[in-house]
Amino acid sequence: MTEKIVRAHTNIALIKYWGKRDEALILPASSSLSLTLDAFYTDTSVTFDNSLQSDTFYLNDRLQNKTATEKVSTFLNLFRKPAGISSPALIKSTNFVPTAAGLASSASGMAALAGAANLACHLQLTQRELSLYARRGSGSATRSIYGGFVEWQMGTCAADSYAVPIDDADWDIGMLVVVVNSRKKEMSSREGMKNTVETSPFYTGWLDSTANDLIEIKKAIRLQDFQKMGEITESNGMKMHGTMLGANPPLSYWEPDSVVAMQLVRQLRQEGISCYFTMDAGPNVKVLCRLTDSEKIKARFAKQFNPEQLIIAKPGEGLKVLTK
Ligand SMILES: O=C(O)C[C@@](O)(CF)CCOP(=O)(O)OP(=O)(O)O
Repeated sequence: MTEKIVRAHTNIALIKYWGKRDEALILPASSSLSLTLDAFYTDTSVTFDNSLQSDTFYLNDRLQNKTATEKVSTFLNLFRKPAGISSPALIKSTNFVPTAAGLASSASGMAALAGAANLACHLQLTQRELSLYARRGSGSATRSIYGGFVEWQMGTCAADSYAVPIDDADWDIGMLVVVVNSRKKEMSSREGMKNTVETSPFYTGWLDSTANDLIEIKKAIRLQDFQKMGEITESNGMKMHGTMLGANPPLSYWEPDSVVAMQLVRQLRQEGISCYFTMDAGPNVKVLCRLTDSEKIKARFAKQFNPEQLIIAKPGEGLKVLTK
């Protein structure tokens, strides 16, 4: 029997999701906008099998422990219930993303799992419904259903908080990902944003500011105004990190090489190369640039970083079914 594998690409937010208004339903406190990348993705298959004792989850060919499997089981139950299925499942997932290194591997992971569960349960969900389901796995996964630039609309309730495609980003857009380190980060995004929402005096200012950033960046994308889009991206990311510095205890994901990378971006801009940085819940730095400039920028970074730390990504596509 041909095994159906679902591929989902990770995405990097230009307007950040940082904070929930509902933890259980993973409803965000603000809307966000991201770029789906081609270079990082997760392939996942789900097969129901009554000969299994219980859900069996392999990640990168390694059998996962009870905690990780329970998280997947809970998510799968969202699909089993409407499908009237109670059988255990074999879940096989392969991450082509440095896992939990601030490269939002949960985005591609949960989106691919949603797609694979949809196939296994024969639910024939629409992309919008897939986005609603993926959100229940991880907020950033909401956006990986689509390619290019994608907006996750915060919505008013669980039924209308989903992503919509904005633009296919095929106008000389690229991203250089600088992997400062790919170790598992100490504080997950989920914990980091919860602590920030609950304790940072800067959080309300962030919410007012990011709503306006989203409006402005969509105008810039519509006009293909790369500089404006980059300026808003860099500013929005720094404001997110600013909220963390005001949390109790203060939180920072930055490492010395993160600052080296940011300084180099500023230097390149002074030299006339249009590029802007953004960071997530990890030390890695993502450089938004023209695709036609990406090799030149990578060469400059290669003077201070190892080549394997530097990955050029093009805009990626949305959820895709592969047949092995
Ligand atoms: O991607 C962004 O908008 C910004 C971040 O990457 C961090 F900078 C947040 C990702 O949060 P996620 O892992 O999706 O959290 P969950 O909903 O608690 O699983």
